[in-house]
Amino acid sequence: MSKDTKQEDNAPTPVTTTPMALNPKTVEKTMFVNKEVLPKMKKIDPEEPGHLPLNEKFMKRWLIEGLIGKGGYGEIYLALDVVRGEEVAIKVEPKKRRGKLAKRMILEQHVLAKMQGKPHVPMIYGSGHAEKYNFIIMQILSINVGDIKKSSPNKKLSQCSVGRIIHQVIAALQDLHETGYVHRDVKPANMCFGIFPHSRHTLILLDFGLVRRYKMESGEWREPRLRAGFRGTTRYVSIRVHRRCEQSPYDDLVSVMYTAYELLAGELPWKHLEKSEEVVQLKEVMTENGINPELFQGDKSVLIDFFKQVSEMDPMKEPCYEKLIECIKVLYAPKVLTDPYEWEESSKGQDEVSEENTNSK
Ligand SMILES: Nc1ncnc2c1ncn2[C@@H]1O[C@H](COP(=O)(O)OP(=O)(O)OP(=O)(O)O)[C@@H](O)[C@H]1O
Repeated sequence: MSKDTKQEDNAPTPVTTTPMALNPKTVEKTMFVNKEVLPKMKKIDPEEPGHLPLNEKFMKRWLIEGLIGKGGYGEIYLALDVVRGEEVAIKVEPKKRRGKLAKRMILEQHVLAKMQGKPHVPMIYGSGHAEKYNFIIMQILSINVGDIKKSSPNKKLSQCSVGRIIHQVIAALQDLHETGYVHRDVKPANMCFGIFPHSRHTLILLDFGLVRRYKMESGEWREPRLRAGFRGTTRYVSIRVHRRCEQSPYDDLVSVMYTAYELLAGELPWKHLEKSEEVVQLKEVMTENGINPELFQGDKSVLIDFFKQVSEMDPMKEPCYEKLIECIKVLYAPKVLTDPYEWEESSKGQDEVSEENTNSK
C-alpha cells in the first residue's frame, strides 16, 4: 500500500456490467510472451484470507497463475485467458472495505476507459464485478521501474535511462491532465514497461485509483478546496500536498521530479526520515530558496535545470509539457526512446549465450 494513501474522494462511476465486453481492437496477442520478462510472482500466504485461488478460473475464463502485485487496496494477478490463450493481468479489489463500498477501482476503470488508445496507459480488456470483487482485466506488463532500480547493480539507473523514463512519464501525464484528471500517486512503483519487442521501450503509467478531476469538460478548472485531504505517497508528494493544498498538474510533475532524482541518485535525501514534518523540511531545503547546490553534486547536477523548471512553475496554470520534455532530453541525447535500456543490454548477453547453448545441443 502507498504510505499515507487514503480512500479516493471523487464521486464514483458505476462499474460496468459483469464482465464488460472484450474489445478485439485493444486485445494484444500475448501468446509468445517470454516468461523471463514477466513480473516475479509473490508468495501467497495460505493463512491470509481473501486471495484468488491459484490454478482456478476467475469468472470461468481467467486461470489464475500467480500474484504479481499487492497494494493497500487491491491485488494484481497473472492469469491466462483460456478463451484467447493469452496472458493478462487481473486487478481485484474487495467490493467492501471496512463495511463501506470501495470506490477506487470503479474510478480507476472509468478513467482507464476514457484513456484507451493513449500510448502510456495499460490496455483494458474488460472490467466489472464478481460476487466479492471489483476487477479490471488488463494488459500484462513487465516489472515496475522501482523494482528495476532495486535490482540494478548499484541500485540506481543511468542518466540515459532516467531521461527516457521521465520523458515518457511527462507525456503520460500530459494525456491524463488533458482528460481533466490529476494522478496524485506518481512514483516508480506505478510505472512499468511493456513486455513485447514492440512495447518493451514504452513506459506505462499505472494505478489510477487516486485520480481527481481538476478541470471540467469545458476546460475550466474546478474551484480548489481550502483544505484538501492528504492523497499520495509521502516520499514523492509536493510541499503543497504536505500543506494540504488542492492538487493540480504541477503536483504530479513535482512527483516526477523526485522520481527522477531517486532513480538517478539511488535515493532521495529524506529516504530514512520517518516523520512527514521532517520530510517536508528537507524538501524545502532542496528547492524553496532556489535549487540547493549541496544536494545536486556530481552526477546529480544534470537534474538542476529540470528541477528549476518544475519548481518555478505556477501551480495554478497548465504546465508547458514540451518545454519540460526538451529539458529532460538532454539527459539521454544522442540516444532515442527506442534504443535498448541498460537492463536489456546486460540480459542481451545472457540471452545470446543461452541461445548459443540451446543451438549447440
Ligand atoms: N498490468 C500489470 N502488469 C504487470 N504488473 C502490474 C500490472 N498492474 C500492476 N502491476 C504491479 O502491481 C503493483 C501494484 O499495482 P497498483 O499500484 O495498480 O496496485 P494498488 O493496489 O492500487 O497499489 P497501491 O495501494 O500502492 O496504490 C505495481 O507496482 C506493479 O508492479
